[in-house]
Amino acid sequence: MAKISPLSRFWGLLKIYKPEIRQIYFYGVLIGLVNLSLPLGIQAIISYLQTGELSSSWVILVGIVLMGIAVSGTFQVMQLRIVENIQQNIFARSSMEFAFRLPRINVQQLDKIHAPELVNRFFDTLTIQKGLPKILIDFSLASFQIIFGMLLLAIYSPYFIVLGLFLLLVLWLMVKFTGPQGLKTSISESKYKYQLVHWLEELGRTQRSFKVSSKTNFHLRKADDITLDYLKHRESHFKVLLLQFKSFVSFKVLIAAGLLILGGILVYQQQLNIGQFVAAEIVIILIINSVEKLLRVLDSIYDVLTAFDKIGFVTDMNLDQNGGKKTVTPEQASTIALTKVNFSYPDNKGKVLKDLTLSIPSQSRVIFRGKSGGGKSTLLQVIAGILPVSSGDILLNGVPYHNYDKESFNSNVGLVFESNQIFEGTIKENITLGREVDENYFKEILDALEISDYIGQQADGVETLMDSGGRRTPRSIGQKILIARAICHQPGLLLLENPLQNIPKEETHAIIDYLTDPKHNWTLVVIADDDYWVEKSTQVITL
Ligand SMILES: Nc1ncnc2c1ncn2[C@@H]1O[C@H](COP(=O)(O)OP(=O)(O)OP(=O)(O)O)[C@@H](O)[C@H]1O
Repeated sequence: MAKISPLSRFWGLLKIYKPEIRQIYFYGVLIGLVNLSLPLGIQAIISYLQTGELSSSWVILVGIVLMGIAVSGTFQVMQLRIVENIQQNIFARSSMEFAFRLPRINVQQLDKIHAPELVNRFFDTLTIQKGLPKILIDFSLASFQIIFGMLLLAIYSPYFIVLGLFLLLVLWLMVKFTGPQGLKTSISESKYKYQLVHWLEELGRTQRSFKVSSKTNFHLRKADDITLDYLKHRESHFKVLLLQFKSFVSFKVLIAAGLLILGGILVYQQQLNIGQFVAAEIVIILIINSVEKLLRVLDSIYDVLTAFDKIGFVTDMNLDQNGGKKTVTPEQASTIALTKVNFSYPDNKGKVLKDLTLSIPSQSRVIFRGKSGGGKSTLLQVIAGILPVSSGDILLNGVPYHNYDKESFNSNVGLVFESNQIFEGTIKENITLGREVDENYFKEILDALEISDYIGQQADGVETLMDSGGRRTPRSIGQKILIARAICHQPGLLLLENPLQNIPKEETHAIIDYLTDPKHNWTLVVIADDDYWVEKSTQVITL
């Protein structure tokens, strides 16, 4: 897929907020116009003062100037409200987008990426939030101010038009030639920022290991290396900013010199009176300030474009394809058939599954055994529909996997992986994942897995909070909660990877008896080495 440029992403976002942005610009134009009342009013006031009279017209003029300032302020408040709405909306949109996408990202895309690290990119939403008012308000305000200022000056003398156009050309050329480089350096700077955060997170995760071996300073050296890379790239970015700043300073001098000299000549030649000259000076100061504002906004533009690039990395990841329309009847026992299935990991040349043909009848109890690295876990993930086969056929109840509606297919599967899948939430949330579970059945599985007593001892029962990874929960309880999660919706296909590893031996028989009980409709596939599993199984497949 072609990479989308950060600028296109930015335009894409602006499109969503077209009506709001139109309003912001409308107010921007009004503010630009109203702001001209200041120099024009002052010009008129000076003219009145020069006549030596303190007439009521003078009072009216002063009133108009003050009103101009107040009205322009009111418009700015309106702009702020609109931008705030956009900012809030961007945050909500981004949080939903991340929450929607994360579980659906194709696992092969995540093969070499630590998914929690990916989530760090969410913080770039805040960069976009913060940068947006600057870009939408300050940038537009400054641009309108420059344009209107130039137009007003043009009324005083057509020479100002030529000067104005020339200066705009210089400004445009400067941005055109330094802009892309600024974006490039900003993106590489941020790459190392994320690398550093990732390393610090890894340090946090494995804190105890580093605590006992902190003498090697390995953790510091690694952080130092990344920091040095970051600083190197930040320096390159700063150099671009500096170049732009220097060019802008020259530009400012150029504007000031051009406008002042031209103004002076025009007064000298009596084409401008002194009131007009003062007004022109005020407009010139406004223009110079606006140019300064544009310069400051440029840095925010880089930040925002870089943020789009970072977030785009997540939002561009392929999601699971929602294959077909066929649905799986809930609680339907599943028959699985594999014919000449091959599977290899993207950067692993050898085939993990080679021409594998096997059949798993409905309601059977199948055990996968075999040497380490034999492909048991891979096969389980293929059967779960998580890993797509490279070639061959895989059927559920006689229908190819890809013909199923993904959501319906997934809702029929119960899974336990070896990796720790406990998240921060209550025991109940960890078991049900928000699914409606029949109360009697829920109680039955807690009893069968022998976790009722543990839950009963907790102050908040099933509402007791578990921490991330279930750190403070006994490991056997954590594992039982994961088994409860896999069976609480009575799946038709139950896939378990070494589900009883942390459970005391004396408790495992009762759990195996329960899981293999013919009263359950599910087809059970287990990776296990325990002889009792084999005893209770209907089929053993060695890989
Ligand atoms: N994400 C991956 N990318 C590349 N190769 C992988 C990946 N996951 C597993 N492998 C490789 O595929 C082969 C099969 O691994 P798999 O985990 O399926 O075996 P296993 O029988 O479950 O092993 P174990 O009993 O040790 O868990 C191994 O050689 C492993 O190194």
